Amino acid sequence: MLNDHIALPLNTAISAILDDWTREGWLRSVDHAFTCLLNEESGEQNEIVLLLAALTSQQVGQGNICLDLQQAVSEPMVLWPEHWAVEPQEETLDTPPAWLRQRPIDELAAALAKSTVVSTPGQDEVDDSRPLVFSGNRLYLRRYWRHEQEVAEALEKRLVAEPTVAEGLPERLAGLFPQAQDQAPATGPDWQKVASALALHSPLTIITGGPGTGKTTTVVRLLGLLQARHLEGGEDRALRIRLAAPTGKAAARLSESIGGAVEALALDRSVKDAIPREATTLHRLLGSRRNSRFFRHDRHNPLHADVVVVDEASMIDLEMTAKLLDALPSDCRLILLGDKDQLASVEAGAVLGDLCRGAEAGDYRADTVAWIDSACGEDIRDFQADSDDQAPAIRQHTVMLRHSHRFSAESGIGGLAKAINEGDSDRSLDLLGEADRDVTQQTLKGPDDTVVESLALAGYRDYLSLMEDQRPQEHGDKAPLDEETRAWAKQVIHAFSRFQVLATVRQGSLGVNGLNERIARKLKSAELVKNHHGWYEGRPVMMTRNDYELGLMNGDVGICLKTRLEDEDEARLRVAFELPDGKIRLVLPSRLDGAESVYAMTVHKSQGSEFNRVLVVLPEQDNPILSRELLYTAVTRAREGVTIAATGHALIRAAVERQVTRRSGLRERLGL
Ligand SMILES: Nc1ncnc2c1ncn2[C@@H]1O[C@H](COP(=O)(O)OP(=O)(O)OP(=O)(O)O)[C@@H](O)[C@H]1O
Repeated sequence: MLNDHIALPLNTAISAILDDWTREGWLRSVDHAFTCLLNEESGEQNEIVLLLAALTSQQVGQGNICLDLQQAVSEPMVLWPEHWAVEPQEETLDTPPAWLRQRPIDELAAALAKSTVVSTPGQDEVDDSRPLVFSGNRLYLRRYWRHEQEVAEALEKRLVAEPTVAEGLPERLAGLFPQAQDQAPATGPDWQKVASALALHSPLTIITGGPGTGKTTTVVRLLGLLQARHLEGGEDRALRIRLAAPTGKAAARLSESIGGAVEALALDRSVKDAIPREATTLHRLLGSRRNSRFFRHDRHNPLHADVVVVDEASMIDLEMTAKLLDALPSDCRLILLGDKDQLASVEAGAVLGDLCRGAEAGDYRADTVAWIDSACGEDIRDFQADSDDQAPAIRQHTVMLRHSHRFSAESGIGGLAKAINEGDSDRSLDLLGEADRDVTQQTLKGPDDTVVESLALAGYRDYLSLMEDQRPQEHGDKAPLDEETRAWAKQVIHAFSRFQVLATVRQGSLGVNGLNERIARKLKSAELVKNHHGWYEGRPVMMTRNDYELGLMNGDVGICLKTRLEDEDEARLRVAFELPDGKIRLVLPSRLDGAESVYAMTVHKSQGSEFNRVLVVLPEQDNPILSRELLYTAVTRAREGVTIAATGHALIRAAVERQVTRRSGLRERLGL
């Protein structure tokens, strides 16, 4: 048993453990460096405090907001990737879980409570000189504790409701949401209508739902209603509505679907014209500044907006959520849209997932049920909590859309997505095994099975053929008109975006890097492209960083094309990107920093994008990254067809059965 009064010099026992854990890959070097700094700058010598600090930092690297001590001690293996599952043996190195298992939580808590590098809210002030915060058995890096606190406080301020039903509201909602226009279930509430009614009622609304459940359609109708009501109120200016999404791709997709939905609104032209068609990225909305994690807009310089809609909210990490909430004026409505079951952001925190976990149940209070009845006549009593005390306030602002208008829950992509989501591996495999479906499984003989390249070739042949067939003609010895070149480039980009290979890992022949190489070679040998390395016509690339000068964002995809502009004597290779406003930007390859081939992309990178068909390639061996959320996200990128290529059923089964939960204290703070 450790004695926390003994001040151990870091260069001996603790240092040895830190070195071992880092060498074994259990800590990142940044976690190691942070811990050493803690010792050097603050003089902290206690083994428990230092090693817990290292593990907390490591947990942030895993996407968690904090180290949950209770869980760390009682079920340490849950907190770390499975490759740490080495049972400690006498005289062998302690794994972090083994180290934790030997220490009762009281001992850990006592050491933290005494430490001068740890603040304990409730006991002392959280001050900026202490890098760690210990709260409710959770250990945080101070920055993340603050973000969590800011998010919880800002959300709580928004958990209020406007008390009255405006005159004529039921009729208006009925007008905007006529009886189901397609095969929507005749029974059960019209959740789209419920979502709009709730949103009209409060400054914060969260609308979650799987692909094609009508989130965008709902929000457009809601915006129409808000704007119409506002303009009729005799205001001298329209509501300032801003639309945003976490990535450029997601923003472009939102812009695309909003345009059509606004036109379809049964409202006056003046109202439609007062609804924006273009979405921007969250970074642009908040005004990102080069080399700074601060934004131009914050509480001191809030956004000029009355309504902010953020799509693909599952991709927003905790820090970004804090910044967004900080920049909103207090009277601005916030509407978050997203699919709670998708992968969380790469950065720490899964705010939408945290807020919406369990949202299926509804958990509405009696007054919410009554409000919905009076505002739109929908009966949500089946989703009422047993008592108001058990109904968290945030649930009164949350609606889950349940019916996919894109695909039915019984078949194909919809059925597979549902089975994966429910962790039902047998059903997932059954669906993949059935003939005549839009979802199929391809069993690979091994990691180098060439069927992968053949499937990719079949998917990519179209855009490469179109690139050749539709190439703009030169006019005599004159170049084609620039607008012809750009129109062609746009066609090629759109054709490319119909199919995508998705990989779950980067390394290995079934990882992104290996697949890019293999597919490029295959296309070259099929003479669809002229080269398979360097820059060549037909090469699709993805930006891996933001380039503000070029207006290109991390994740933007472009295609390398041979183009001759009007004032040029000969053709040059340029990479064509479609910007969010639909314009084509042509960029010389030498201007692009950090662009990678994108025949295959990671599932993480594909979030916010959709393709007609996807080929999902699983790695050769099971890997902790393979999870239900990952597979669900991959499968729901497809509109028409999915093939999952794997070396066996076991991998698919393992992925469906593994669930990822990010640790944070947000749910507890919000009474969830
Ligand atoms: N109530 C409805 N009745 C009939 N069709 C609908 C209804 N709501 C939405 N749709 C249609 O369903 C499709 C998907 O809707 P929408 O784009 O709003 O869903 P979404 O949840 O935003 O989808 P995703 O986020 O997956 O793109 C659209 O074609 C839309 O017109």
